[in-house]
Amino acid sequence: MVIETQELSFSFADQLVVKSLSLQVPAGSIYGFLGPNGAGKTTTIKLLLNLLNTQDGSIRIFGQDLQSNRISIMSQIGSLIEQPAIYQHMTGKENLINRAMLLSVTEKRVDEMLALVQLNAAANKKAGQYSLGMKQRLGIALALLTDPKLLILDEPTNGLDPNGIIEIRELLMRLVRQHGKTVFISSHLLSEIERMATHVGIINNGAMLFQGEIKDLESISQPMVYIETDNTVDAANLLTRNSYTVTDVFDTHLHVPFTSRQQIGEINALLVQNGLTVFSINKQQKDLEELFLDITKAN
Ligand SMILES: Nc1ncnc2c1ncn2[C@@H]1O[C@H](COP(=O)(O)OP(=O)(O)OP(=O)(O)O)[C@@H](O)[C@H]1O
Repeated sequence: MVIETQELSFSFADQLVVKSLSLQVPAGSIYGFLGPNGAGKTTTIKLLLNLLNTQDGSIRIFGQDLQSNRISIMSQIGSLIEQPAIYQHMTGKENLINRAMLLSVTEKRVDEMLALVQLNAAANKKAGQYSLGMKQRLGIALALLTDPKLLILDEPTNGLDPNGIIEIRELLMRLVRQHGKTVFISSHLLSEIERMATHVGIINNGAMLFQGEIKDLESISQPMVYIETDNTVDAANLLTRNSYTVTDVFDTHLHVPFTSRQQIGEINALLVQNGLTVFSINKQQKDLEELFLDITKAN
């Protein structure tokens, strides 16, 4: 595990905002850390970055205890928390060169980072004139200067337009697939990260509601066969007589729990052979956003 916390808890005065959190972030993953506003994501990230002191529980990063190995661990993490620290009056490239000098990183690396985040064409434009998405990419380039193994990003897609979100998504996927990084990214919108995350942790009120691979999150919601037919009552009776479970019957359509593609073909044949008209039949799965709302509401 690249990040592993055990029973991590944190309070601001008497408000417990992180509750016994046990994060498991595997190497090479894009871990989506999800929760509504105020769930405790930023506080958790500040604990991981040692910007807040751990009160209860423990944090291991790269297999080492954070408290006793702060400097070596932090030197291998790139982060973006809240707004990136960018000098607006300098160009994107000047911002990178300035930081590179402070960190004793070569100028060659600056050019590589500009290419990686696709800001070469805008390298000599003032950062103050960049779009929000360009600023976020510059922030990621700054975080990557030292070639860290782990990137921790707090809501980097917040406020971006759909194109900006796609650019960040493609960049992060490239970093993981081609450059072997691990990315920990928070968001309050599942839809913004579901297409890039390999793993997710969902928190609400500081406590973990779900953690696992994104495919396991999908499997929590039972997919349905949606059947649109001319007589849903007759169709439901026919299916029940043939040992299918019908979960919902509406005027225009009915639902049967999905088991296989083969089953869809069999249901279709059965209905048609018995004189019913099937207008459409397909597998439907709850959208992850609805699932996220269900999980957070239930808790
Ligand atoms: N410095 C602070 N002092 C007191 N309370 C704080 C402080 N920072 C955060 N909190 C409280 O801790 C709780 C968790 O906040 P946090 O910023 O970690 O949530 P978040 O999930 O990152 O939310 P958002 O998506 O809105 O950034 C909130 O109730 C917040 O008001």
